Amino acid sequence: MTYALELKDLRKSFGRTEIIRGANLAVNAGERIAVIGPNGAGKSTLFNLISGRFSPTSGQVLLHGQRIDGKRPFEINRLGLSRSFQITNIFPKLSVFENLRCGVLWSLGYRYTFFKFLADLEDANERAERLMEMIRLDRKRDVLAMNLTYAEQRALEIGITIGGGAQVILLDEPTAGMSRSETSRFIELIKEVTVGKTLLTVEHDMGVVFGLADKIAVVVYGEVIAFDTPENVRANARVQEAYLGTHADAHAGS
Ligand SMILES: Nc1ncnc2c1ncn2[C@@H]1O[C@H](COP(=O)(O)OP(=O)(O)OP(=O)(O)O)[C@@H](O)[C@H]1O
Repeated sequence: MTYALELKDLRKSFGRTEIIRGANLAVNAGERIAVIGPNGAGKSTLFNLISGRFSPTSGQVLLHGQRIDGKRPFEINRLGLSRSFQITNIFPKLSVFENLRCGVLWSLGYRYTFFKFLADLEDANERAERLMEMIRLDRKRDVLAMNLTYAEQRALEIGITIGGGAQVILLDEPTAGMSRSETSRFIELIKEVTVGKTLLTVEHDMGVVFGLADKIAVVVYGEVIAFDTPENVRANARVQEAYLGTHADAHAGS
């Protein structure tokens, strides 16, 4: 069985400190995964290892069965894995449409001749139009990105991230900084635009986690201590003890 994404005994040390300590994870194609865990557990480091920002000290990362550990971010991107911030530095002075078109064109790569570029451009225009409808920014087509609301900018980011056609999408806290109502609308949007794709999010907001994820990966101290459905994770005694219990208490007290 080939997984969309697989981590095998992944380890990463910074200096003498081992931060990722033998992480294992096997994600089926089409699953939506939320990666949760206490501050400093290693969630961002895991994303950095998957997306190629860091090379692992040892272990493997496989994308559709192919090893990608040690490859550069743009190579991994070309192989079909896209991380939200990797290519989604929104261009503030470009319009919504132009931003999306840039995302699509970027993903096509520029090893092409000028004539190939022109042909691609038409293709890219169509894809950008479709994306714009999907992220519901078609009425803002010609608005400069800097004049969008924060939630709209995040939607634009998602549009650019999925614009390249990657099958595996990594999102870092997609709803951070949004209001409650923006958040619930945004979860629906993410669900819609990632249908059929494999999605991993790092998330702190439990509302988002339970609203979005088919499965939850709990990272504690550089290991994936649980990987299961939301119901089973919630009921898992080890998770309760290591994370959710204290997390819930912290929120109740705040
Ligand atoms: N480039 C680096 N050099 C040295 N230490 C690092 C580096 N990146 C991360 N770390 C350390 O690794 C540990 C895990 O950090 P990481 O950001 O992955 O945790 P996290 O689970 O994403 O935390 P948070 O939920 O607070 O974002 C931390 O102790 C951090 O200081």
